[in-house]
Amino acid sequence: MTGLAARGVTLSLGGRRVLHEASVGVAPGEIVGVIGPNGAGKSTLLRALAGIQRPDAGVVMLDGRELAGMAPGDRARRLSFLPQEEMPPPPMRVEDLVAFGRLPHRAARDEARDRAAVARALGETGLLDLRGRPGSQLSGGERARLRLARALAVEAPYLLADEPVAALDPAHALAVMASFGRLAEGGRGVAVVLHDLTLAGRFCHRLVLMRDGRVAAHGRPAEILTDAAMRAVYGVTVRRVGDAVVPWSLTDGRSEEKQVIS
Ligand SMILES: Nc1ncnc2c1ncn2[C@@H]1O[C@H](COP(=O)(O)OP(=O)(O)OP(=O)(O)O)[C@@H](O)[C@H]1O
Repeated sequence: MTGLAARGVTLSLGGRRVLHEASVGVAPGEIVGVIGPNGAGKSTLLRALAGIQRPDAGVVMLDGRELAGMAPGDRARRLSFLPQEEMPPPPMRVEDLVAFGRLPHRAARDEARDRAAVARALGETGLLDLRGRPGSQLSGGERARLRLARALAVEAPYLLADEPVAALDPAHALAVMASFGRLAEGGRGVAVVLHDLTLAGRFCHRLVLMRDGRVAAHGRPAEILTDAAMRAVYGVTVRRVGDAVVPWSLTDGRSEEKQVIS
């Protein structure tokens, strides 16, 4: 069976259970958005799907095979993972840092293909003009695009991206989501953690709503981004501008917290 799927994944970190029987799938050709409040388990779910964190119970299946049984090199060519945070980049040229994304393919010794993949990734992330700059000199948003470019350069069938647009300005955020759309059109599967509900609703084919380490709901964006779900899971009311869902105010239950913050 093609696709990347977590089935009943339960996982504890530091003695705390942070994922409870989570079942989530990404099929070739679709973008699955993972949404939910801070600490809900989104990153942990993505790391489990990437094979970085091994479940205590349940399995992750990749195109019909158990991920845990795959050779690391094989897995690295099939799955590309973009972490939420990383150390600042070293003072190497941007294009050389992006080329690290080709490491899983080094045995193929196909330099022309590697160069083309790096050029495509730089183009998709708007980094062509910055390709000769040291990575250590980039701004926060430029570094985020560099990390994404390295993940794109792998050209893996599945991309798992943890908050790839959190640091980006609106134009770059839209460009990144559009590039995910092109990946999906080309038959790749994309799972992306997002806090921006408007982007999630607009670009994702399906949404997985996490809450307290569980999958609270999954389905088409219109089924998930309901007033009731946003109120129950985030404690916010929303307004709608066309198809866009805009978090508007804290619900009554959160007003105390709001006062503490302000
Ligand atoms: N190494 C760890 N040890 C113990 N608890 C951890 C560890 N890493 C994460 N957690 C906890 O696991 C829970 C889920 O964390 P996770 O990073 O998956 O959440 P998230 O939904 O991605 O949050 P955010 O939106 O803030 O990035 C949180 O309560 C977090 O405090």
